[in-house]
Formats: sequence, structure tokens, C-alpha cells
Amino acid sequence: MNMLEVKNVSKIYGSLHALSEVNLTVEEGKWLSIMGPSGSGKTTLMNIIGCMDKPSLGSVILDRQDITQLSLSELTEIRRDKIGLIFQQFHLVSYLTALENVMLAQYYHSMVDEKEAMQALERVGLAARAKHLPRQLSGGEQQRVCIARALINYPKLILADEPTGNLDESNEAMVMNLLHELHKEGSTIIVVTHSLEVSKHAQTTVVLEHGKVARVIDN
Ligand SMILES: Nc1ncnc2c1ncn2[C@@H]1O[C@H](COP(=O)(O)OP(=O)(O)OP(=O)(O)O)[C@@H](O)[C@H]1O
Repeated sequence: MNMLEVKNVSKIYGSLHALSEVNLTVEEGKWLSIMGPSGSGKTTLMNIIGCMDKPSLGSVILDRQDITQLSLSELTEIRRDKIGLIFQQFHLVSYLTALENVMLAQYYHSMVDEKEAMQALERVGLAARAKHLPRQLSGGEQQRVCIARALINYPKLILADEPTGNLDESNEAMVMNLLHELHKEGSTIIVVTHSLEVSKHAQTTVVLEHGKVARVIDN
């Protein structure tokens, strides 16, 4: 079964085609990476798949539902229920501790449970740092809090935009290991990356150029 079908998707800003008739299919449980030079449309595509933006033309079927037909509030619901987002900029709330940041994600899912939030932090190896504020954590630790936060609703689809962009090698390895664990557990994973190394973790790499799919590589 397909987790995602992107069909003839274009995103047009005035005369600029950020995406131009993109087609893409991702089966459930697969790991895809999206590469391409700066400005090729990677983030635009991720935002559309992640229900944060709508295409100008074309359709996106996510988990058998056409998300291009949905209202913004319905899109927010889908994002909460089905998608775990991991960004390069960590988007942690600066005055909340690691544990509270994870609990905030639970709050959005109407299921605040400190024990479960703590278990999510344990899972990413951060139980001992639970009471620290983001600025008291290293970049790698902050990214792992983001992963704990993304995992809170057992998302079917994990979207990661440059998840290792700011990290050193050992933290990169830790983040990639976590993604592998989630993949083994059945999550579908889509990673946008500039790194060939990171892209090779995927089963398939799609290369965008000028808003179009230029190549599809089986790794
Ligand atoms: N809101 C917007 N309004 C106008 N143009 C936009 C908008 N968002 C993106 N673009 C343009 O669309 C194109 C694709 O942008 P996008 O951010 O998707 O590229 P990218 O591949 O993610 O780049 P990078 O690797 O630098 O993050 C760029 O030319 C960008 O300037």
C-alpha cells in the first residue's frame, strides 16, 4: 500500500515554479530521501507533504486520503494524527524544559502524560537532561528532544528536514540510529538532506532540480 502519492504537483509563485508537475510515490514502511541543490523545491515539497502548505495544482494522497481537498483545520488534524516532524532548526520552546517541550506536543494531542513523555526522552537517551532548558542542551541533545517530541503520537510518517544539518558526527550517528529504529518499527520516513551520506540510509533517493524530479536512485 502507498503511504504517499504526489500527483502532478506544482507550486507557483507569480512566474516562479517552485515545483513543477512533481510525481512521487512512497510505499508504506519505506525510507525515501529528497536531495537537490538550494532552491530546487525540497522544502516546498516537504511543506506540502507535511500538510503545512497546499499545492497550486495537482493532488497529494496521504494514507489514502486526498489532503489537497482539506481545509486548513483538517490539515492541522492530519498533521497531528499522522505526521512526526523533525526540523533542522529545533523549534523548541526556550523557556520550557526538555520534558515540558515533549509534554507540550502531548498537549496538542490532548494526552498529557508525564510518564510517557519521560519514556520518550529515555528512548532518545536524554532522561538525565529532562529538566534542562534548550539552551542548556547541546545541538545534538536538542535534536533528540525534537525526535522525542515527534514520536509522541506514534506517527505513521516521519518527515525530517535536514535532521542532522547542525550536528557533529557522533550526534548525526545517534539521530540516524533513531530513525533506523523507527523505520524498523514500521514508520515511513522521508528525509530532506544535502548530505550524500545521510541520503544513503534511504532505500530510494529522489533528486529535485528546478522544481522537477530529475532522477530517482535506488540506494
Ligand atoms: N513563499 C514563497 N514565495 C515566493 N517564492 C518562494 C516561496 N517559498 C519558496 N520560494 C521559492 O521557491 C523555490 C524553491 O524553494 P525551496 O525552499 O523549496 O528550495 P530548497 O530546495 O528547499 O532550498 P534550500 O536547500 O536552500 O533550503 C526558491 O526559488 C524559493 O525562492
